[in-house]
Amino acid sequence: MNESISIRQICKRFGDKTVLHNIDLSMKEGRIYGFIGPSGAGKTTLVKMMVGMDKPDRGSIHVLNKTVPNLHLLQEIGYMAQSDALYTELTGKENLTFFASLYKLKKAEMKERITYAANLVNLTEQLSKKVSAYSGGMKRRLSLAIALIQDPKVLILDEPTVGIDPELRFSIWQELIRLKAEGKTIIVTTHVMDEAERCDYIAMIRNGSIITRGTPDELKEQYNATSFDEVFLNAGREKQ
Ligand SMILES: Nc1ncnc2c1ncn2[C@@H]1O[C@H](COP(=O)(O)OP(=O)(O)OP(=O)(O)O)[C@@H](O)[C@H]1O
Repeated sequence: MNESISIRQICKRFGDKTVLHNIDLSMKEGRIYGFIGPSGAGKTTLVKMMVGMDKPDRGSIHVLNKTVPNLHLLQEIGYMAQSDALYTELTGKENLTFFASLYKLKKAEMKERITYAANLVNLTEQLSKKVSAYSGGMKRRLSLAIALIQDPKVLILDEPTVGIDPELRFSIWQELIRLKAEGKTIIVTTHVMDEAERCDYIAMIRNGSIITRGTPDELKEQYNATSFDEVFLNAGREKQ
């Protein structure tokens, strides 16, 4: 499997606070990577750098063999931020059409992608409603549909299932697993431990450092834990 993302010695400070400290990580296509860690650990800062929205003070990031930031990479990276960046005075469909029009998609392909993405997040029936009338969960689902709209090779999803009911969360995970089988690289930040277990590889981040990493089974063994909640608690305790 090819390496699709390479993070080398990333450091970042905000004022006098070190938010990321010497992060090294290599990710391959066809896998789901989970970044887990307590609030404020640095997960969002790290994924923003992978998208090119923030700059490290030191170190480098390569995505699909290109140095980040790179305008061409926008076509290849689907990013779902933690806060929804939607046009609330437009309908769901108008939002999807707008974001789809930013990418190199032919008209028929664009229509197909909008149908696929809306269906995936169960919003097909609500597409003609203005986003201002959407619930919080519906907005999250629309943001996820937008992240997928251009059929990107790399998907970076910052807490994608917050506010999404268990049934839909399950079907979204089914789809993420199908997408990884197509060769996509998927990165998910999460606080939900059963989601962490569905990832192929976990990086546990605390106070800006990766405190441990491995497959869910490796981590359970390493921390002598039966559940992932236990791994999380034991790994945290060890580092205090
Ligand atoms: N633009 C900024 N200016 C100053 N400090 C910032 C900025 N962005 C993030 N931080 C700080 O960096 C640290 C890491 O934040 P980050 O959002 O990356 O954490 P996180 O792990 O994603 O947390 P959560 O799970 O709550 O989303 C926090 O202490 C936060 O306050």
